[in-house]
Amino acid sequence: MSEADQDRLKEQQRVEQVIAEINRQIASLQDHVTEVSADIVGIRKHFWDDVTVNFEDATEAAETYASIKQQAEVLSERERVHRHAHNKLRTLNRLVQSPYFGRIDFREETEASADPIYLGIASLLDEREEQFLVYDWRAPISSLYYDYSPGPADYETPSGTVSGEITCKRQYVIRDGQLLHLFDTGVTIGDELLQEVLGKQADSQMKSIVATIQRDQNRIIRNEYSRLVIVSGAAGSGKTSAALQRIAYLLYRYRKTLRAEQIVLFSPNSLFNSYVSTVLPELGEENMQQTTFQDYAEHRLGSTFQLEHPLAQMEYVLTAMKEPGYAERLEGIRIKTSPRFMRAIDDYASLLKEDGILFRPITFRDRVIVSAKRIRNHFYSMESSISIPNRMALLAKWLLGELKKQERLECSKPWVEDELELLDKDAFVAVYQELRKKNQFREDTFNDFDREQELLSAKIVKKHFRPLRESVRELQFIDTTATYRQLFSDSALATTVFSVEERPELWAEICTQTVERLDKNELTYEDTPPFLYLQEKLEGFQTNNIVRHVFIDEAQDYSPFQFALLQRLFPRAKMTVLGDWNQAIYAHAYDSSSFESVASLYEPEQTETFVLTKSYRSTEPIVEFTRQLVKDGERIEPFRRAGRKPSVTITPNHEALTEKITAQIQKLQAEGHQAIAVITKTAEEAQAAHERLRDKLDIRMIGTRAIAYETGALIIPSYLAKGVEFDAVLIYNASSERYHLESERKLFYTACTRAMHELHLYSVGEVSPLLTSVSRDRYEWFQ
Ligand SMILES: Nc1ncnc2c1ncn2[C@@H]1O[C@H](COP(=O)(O)OP(=O)(O)OP(=O)(O)O)[C@@H](O)[C@H]1O
Repeated sequence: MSEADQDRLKEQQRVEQVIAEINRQIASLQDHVTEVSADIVGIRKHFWDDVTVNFEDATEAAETYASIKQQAEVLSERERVHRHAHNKLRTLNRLVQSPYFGRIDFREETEASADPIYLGIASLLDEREEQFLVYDWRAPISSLYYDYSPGPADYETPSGTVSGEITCKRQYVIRDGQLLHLFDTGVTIGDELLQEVLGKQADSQMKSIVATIQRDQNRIIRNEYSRLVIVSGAAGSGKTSAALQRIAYLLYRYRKTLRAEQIVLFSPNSLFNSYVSTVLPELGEENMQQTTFQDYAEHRLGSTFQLEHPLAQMEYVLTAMKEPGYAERLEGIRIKTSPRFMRAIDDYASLLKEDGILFRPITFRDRVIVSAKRIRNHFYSMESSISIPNRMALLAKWLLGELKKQERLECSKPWVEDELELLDKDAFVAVYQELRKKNQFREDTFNDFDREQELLSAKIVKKHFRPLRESVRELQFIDTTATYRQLFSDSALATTVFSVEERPELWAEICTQTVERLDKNELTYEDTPPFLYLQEKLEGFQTNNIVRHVFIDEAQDYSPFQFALLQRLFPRAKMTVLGDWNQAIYAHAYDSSSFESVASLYEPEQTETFVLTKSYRSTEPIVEFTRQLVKDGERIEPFRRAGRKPSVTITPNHEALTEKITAQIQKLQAEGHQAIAVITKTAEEAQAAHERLRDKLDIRMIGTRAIAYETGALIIPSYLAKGVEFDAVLIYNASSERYHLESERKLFYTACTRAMHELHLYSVGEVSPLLTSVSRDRYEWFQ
């Protein structure tokens, strides 16, 4: 037997030994779980048997309470043990399939020989709980595996740096208890293993990359000290993967203090939320909170406005070129999402300190009881050095006092008497008893009647004033909509907040459009963040002090306003911001190319920036094609994975296009590909494509309301395919008619980079001029 065979045999034997130990632990834990379950059922069933219930006097009641408490404590302790055992069992059941994926032999400086360290998704101790059979991939020592090739190496522990030497580094593929492959690896973690992982079929859910995390990704995952981590990375470079692994890492590293609900991930849309939702549970961790900026905006403004959805804005930008007012709207989007407009709102807020905030009057039964003018005067009578939100709080206090005065005056009004007559007997009895209790009845029955009436009237008025008090506490007397609208309706204001040379082009038209929308109670997607920003400037920032980590994926699509809002919303959180400027598909992001706006919110020494240039998703020929579509694309490095060259097929008309696409999908399916996406530019085009293709094939359409990706053949608009991937991508119509603007380049690039194994472009007539930047030898051409 060769040395290699002997080695492999030894490794297989170790796998078997570890699996036997896992099975032993599973069996023993299962017995334990059964026992504890029986205890819990027993305690629940006989809960009251051991409790003596007696409420006759205070002492008995206290004893009853103590015995219930004691029983409840026993129950909750058993439940806790059960939960813990159940979680451990789940982990062991995962480990038994594939107990570990890597090994390093590390010799500490002070030791004579090296110890093997095996890495898996969780730690496993031997029977006597003395030795680690498997180390959790997040343990300090495990970082050696990701950071070093054989040779000198060190790692950080809470008590300092440990130095030594790695004498062997190995990777395993173990499935269902069988050692399938074994590789000794060098500098990067196993190209072989990566080849195997990346060569697989796409899934409707994202997978964890724990066994093949690369060194530069590991630095992002394990960053602990920066307040702001910025990750700028090419399409398919593992930004989302690194973010999710980082969450798993943080949950492990701070397991005593950090809970999953203290981490929030902002995703581009709800579809993406479902796509990434299984990664953490697969690693044995609970999921973080997932949300979108739109969810937050709906929560804050949904009851005031009809909010435009970002996808609706996107569809408008891509389809409404011929509608009147299109150019003005586009310019409006550009301005309202710019750093310049944020400064304008800041300047406007400064002016509002002295004058200009608009208020709503407080009305009761169609009568103004505190006029807007009085509210305004009171507000501006306060010291202007006090911040606006603090003055608003004082104003609310004053208004509550005013309401109290009004309440008293109201008691003698005829409407109160009318309501008194309609009251039922129970209300009178209740007031009678209340007065008796207070000992306020005297001999004089005439007076008694008056007092009863007085108290009842006060109660009636108080009840009617309750919503008013509530609205004052919620600061509804501030008319933020009118104050925001004023910025667009008062032409003198624009002169104050924008200098002449800075005055945006088409400003007058933008103002007309904005005012029209606001008057219809509609808030466009581009107006939502500045509106929220102004609202916070007037009311004070709402803060969430529970969340400790905020992750923003696809961050290139966020405007400076959004970053500023999120930073203030989560003042105690560290931020991880991930994005790719080449995929900045929203109209507002066309001009930007860096994360300056978010970086400016933190001190430079609190910020660390990482750049990922290697693209793992697509085959080498696909990356070589897609990277030529964008500026600076030569910096994107493909991972060496072979595959077919992308193809471009020109068809004379839509019938021929349908035929070609149908044939291609059938061919791809016959070759075993599952996730095949026909990517259209817009939802409108997706609809048309679906109508043409659905009679020929089993193909589904993913619309803006879809909540989960499915495998199989599907049609999807480009902007919904963001962040996800497919085995094969067919670009529905890459013609010059569909993609001809420079502003569409990023959308086109985003669509093409969704392909893992195959990319095919189709065009009805002349192909898009965007393709001229790609060398002719990078794709096959069919006509
Ligand atoms: N270290 C790795 N090991 C194995 N697979 C990896 C690794 N890094 C990335 N991948 C794979 O590459 C693909 C792209 O990863 P991911 O979606 O995280 O990239 P991204 O940078 O967020 O992409 P995009 O910006 O295009 O949405 C995924 O299939 C992911 O599993």
